[in-house]
Amino acid sequence: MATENGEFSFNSSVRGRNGLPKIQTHKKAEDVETDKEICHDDSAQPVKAQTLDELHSLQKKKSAPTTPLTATQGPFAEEDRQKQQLQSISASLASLTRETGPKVVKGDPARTAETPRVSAVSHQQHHHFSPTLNISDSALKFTHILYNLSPAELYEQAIKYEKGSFITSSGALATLSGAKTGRSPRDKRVVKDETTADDLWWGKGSPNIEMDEHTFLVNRERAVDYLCSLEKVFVNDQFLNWDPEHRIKVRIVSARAYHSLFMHNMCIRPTPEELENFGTPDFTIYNAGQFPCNRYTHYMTSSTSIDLNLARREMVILGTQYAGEMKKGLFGVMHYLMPKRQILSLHSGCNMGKDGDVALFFGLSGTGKTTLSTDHNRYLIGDDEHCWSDNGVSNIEGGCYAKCVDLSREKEPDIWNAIKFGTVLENVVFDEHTREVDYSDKSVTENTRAAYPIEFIPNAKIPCVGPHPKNVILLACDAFGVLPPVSKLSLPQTMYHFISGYTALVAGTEDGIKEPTATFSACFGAAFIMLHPTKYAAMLAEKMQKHGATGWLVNTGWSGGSYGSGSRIKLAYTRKIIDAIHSGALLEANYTKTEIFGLEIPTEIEGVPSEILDPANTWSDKNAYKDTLLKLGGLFKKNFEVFLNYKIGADNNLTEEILAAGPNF
Ligand SMILES: Nc1ncnc2c1ncn2[C@@H]1O[C@H](COP(=O)(O)OP(=O)(O)OP(=O)(O)O)[C@@H](O)[C@H]1O
Ligand SMILES: O=C([O-])CC(=O)C(=O)O
Ligand SMILES: [Ca+2]
Ligand SMILES: [Mn+2]
Repeated sequence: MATENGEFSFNSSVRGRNGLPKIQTHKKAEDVETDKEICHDDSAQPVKAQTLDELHSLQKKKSAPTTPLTATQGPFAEEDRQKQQLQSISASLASLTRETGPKVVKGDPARTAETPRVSAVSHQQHHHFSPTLNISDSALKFTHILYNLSPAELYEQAIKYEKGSFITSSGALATLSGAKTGRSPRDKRVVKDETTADDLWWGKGSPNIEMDEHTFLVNRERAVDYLCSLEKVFVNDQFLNWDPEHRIKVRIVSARAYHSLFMHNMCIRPTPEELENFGTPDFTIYNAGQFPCNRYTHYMTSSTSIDLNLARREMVILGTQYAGEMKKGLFGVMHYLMPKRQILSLHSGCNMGKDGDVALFFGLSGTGKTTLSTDHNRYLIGDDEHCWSDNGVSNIEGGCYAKCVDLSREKEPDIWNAIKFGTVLENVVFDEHTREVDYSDKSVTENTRAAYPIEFIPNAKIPCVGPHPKNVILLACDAFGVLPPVSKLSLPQTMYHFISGYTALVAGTEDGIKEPTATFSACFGAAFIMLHPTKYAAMLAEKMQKHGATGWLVNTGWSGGSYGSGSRIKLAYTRKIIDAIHSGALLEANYTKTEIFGLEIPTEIEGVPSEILDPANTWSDKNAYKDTLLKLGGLFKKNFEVFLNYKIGADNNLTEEILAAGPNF
């Protein structure tokens, strides 16, 4: 209150001499009139509730029905639509032997006070048995469906019901993936039937371990029975591929809020309208990861099995809760479906400059796809999975999955800032009181991860599509320290290195690997491809040629010696190298050719010490360098032997050139 001389003070008119407000004991005349009997101590309106339950019911309002109903739809259209949706979910969860789906109802079983908006439905196939013959206890119970919940709802579910779920100081949801903290490639099986026997890549080097249809059904039944036995399951209906012409509808049924939030972040999130018209999914994942497979079942070699049935368009996960299995499982499906449509699927990151120049970043796990495609000066199209079609490039996913080990705000600011409310943080260690995450702590695993929606990166390009790539960057984390930090590749060299897919696998992402070892993984992602590597290589060659893209090999690994004696190339230098590729400056540089691998290396790059550009300079022991170079060259040659009898594309010359583009000695 302002006093006469303009100074501000507290209400002095009711203050006593000691400065404390006086208690008014006498009502003024006007108060007595409006206020009959009760003595009030507040001026605000009282809440319009008689009981606490009533009060709580005021807190939440019903979500608005999504799209307005059109005139042709009757008053019950919304209810019908919801019923159809539930019927479709019950059909997804149907036991194949009992031929019925569970009774499903929407909503959280813990909220008993809430009556479901749609009555329970179940799915029943037409069959000749009398229904009573099929009745079992499981057919009498309800399964609650938590359908496309929001991140806030999933946080609450996780924190209430899943041990190991916590909110970190930046608002992310920290969680544990259980005993498995990486993928289990040796437990990934694919049904071999008449079609896939011919279509897919089988045998030595292939990731596709065969299983028969019957065994798949045994595991499917096990997963479905497990999921239906639960009080509630999470269902996500989402999309893959930002190219609208080639979008795939996926349904993920899972038992954990962690899995549902992970997929919410990683797949493309439908708008409310798209969700209403979702219909039947093109592909379904049954994630029963908490429940093991039965080792007495044919083909099972551990308690984990990730089973893909392309004919049924289904995947079953038993015995691993590592969420990356779902992400990469769907990637495998895309590696089958897209090439059938002449679209190349790629294990690559992708970004675009201000002028529309697109770069692809290929590389195995931990080589820098996410780190280097997340670039403050460029638009991020995606960090891990893309398609290259006649329309250009499109991201398959709606989110990013970044490694967090040793993450720092200074080196990777955009990723650091993306770890906020909504982000799933897997297997990190944090302070029990402040909830500050210690990214250097590898107590749970090296393979700590953050999964966030792509729009958490400020310069994400939405929709995540772009024109044809100008640069194709092959990343290798060379633990031997003999590959140059950057080399310019001819088309046959690009193909040779693409098919070889060399890196030193960084610890942790695949279960059981504890320190870097040289690895060859065709197409920089043999664990995910479905067809023979030469099929993808031929498509890549054709597209690069047609659109005039330049290939580069970038070593994000060791310099000055092998793992143990040298050190990893500074991220700041790699970023400068990548900048020079994007700007076109590196195309103009002077080049010299290396021995053995015959790689073209630049003599100068702005911001990078010239002496590191040729690894021969950085090793103090020149003999050790030469020996190591020969050793790696030998490993490349040996690895390539299995491809010697294959033809790559229609052009015989290209095949010859590719074979000649490897190390020469
Ligand atoms: N010179 C460098 N270039 C790139 N990354 C580097 C470099 N030095 C260290 N790193 C670290 O290497 C890791 C690269 O991991 P990144 O998440 O980019 O892998 P990725 O290729 O996306 O693998 P995945 O397919 O498993 O997601 C990051 O932790 C990054 O900080
Ligand atoms: O799939 C995972 O667990 C992480 C990943 O991106 C890869 O390994 O390529
Ligand atoms: Ca990544
Ligand atoms: Mn990946």
